Amino acid sequence: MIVLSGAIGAGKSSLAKLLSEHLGTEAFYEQVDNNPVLPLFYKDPKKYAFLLQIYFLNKRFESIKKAMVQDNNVLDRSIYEDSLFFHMNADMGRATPQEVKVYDELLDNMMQELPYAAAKKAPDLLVHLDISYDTMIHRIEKRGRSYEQPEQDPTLPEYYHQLLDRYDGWYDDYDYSPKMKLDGDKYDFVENPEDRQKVLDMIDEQLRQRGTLD
Ligand SMILES: Nc1ncnc2c1ncn2[C@@H]1O[C@H](COP(=O)(O)OP(=O)(O)OP(=O)(O)O)[C@@H](O)[C@H]1O
Ligand SMILES: Nc1nc(=O)c2ncn([C@H]3C[C@H](O)[C@@H](CO)O3)c2[nH]1
Repeated sequence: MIVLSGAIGAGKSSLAKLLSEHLGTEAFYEQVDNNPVLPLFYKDPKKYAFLLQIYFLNKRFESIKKAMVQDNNVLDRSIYEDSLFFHMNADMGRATPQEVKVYDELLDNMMQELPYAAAKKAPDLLVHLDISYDTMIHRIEKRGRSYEQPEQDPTLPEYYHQLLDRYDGWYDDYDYSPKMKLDGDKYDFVENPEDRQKVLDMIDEQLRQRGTLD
């Protein structure tokens, strides 16, 4: 299982599609446009942060169980990032310490239930898409989900800055599996075929080194 990571608009869904088509495997996407809680969360984060987190945790767990049956299936966000989001929101006062405790214990408990073989407790490879604040905003505007637009809510730019800051530390500390970082500002794998090939080659190389690609 290959897991992608990165902030909002980093290009995870786009890369998940490309990569799974390239490898002939299946992609599993985060529940966004059909997620009934996400717009509620952006409107009233304090009220809905915990519910949204449980929603994502449940869906993510379902995806992981399906994705892990075959080498090189692609997941468009890791379960570890859900926790990053929630702890950041909790630190902003949008969840109580008791909610955090329940979430952390539930996550731990669920992870122990994943029927991985001992050697497969984690992804085969984490591919992290690193983007700058300017790229993030540009992509959020390009994609156009209304509740994510900075002009909808003056607190969103600060939220996005904090998220990117946390992601830097998170990637450095991540040690559940082999990992690689791609410069998401530099490689336009959506529009530019040469960039696309370069990105796929870099990932193939890592997969060969890990023995999941011939
Ligand atoms: N490398 C790239 N170069 C140019 N445009 C890109 C790139 N990656 C993504 N985009 C564009 O940015 C927007 C967001 O991309 P995408 O939905 O793949 O991001 P994501 O990481 O899955 O976001 P989210 O976490 O919010 O679901 C889309 O409009 C996509 O076409
Ligand atoms: N609060 C919160 N917790 C999460 O675990 C989480 N995962 C994703 N998201 C938000 C970011 C994008 O708007 C949108 C798509 O990634 O969903 C989250 N928000």
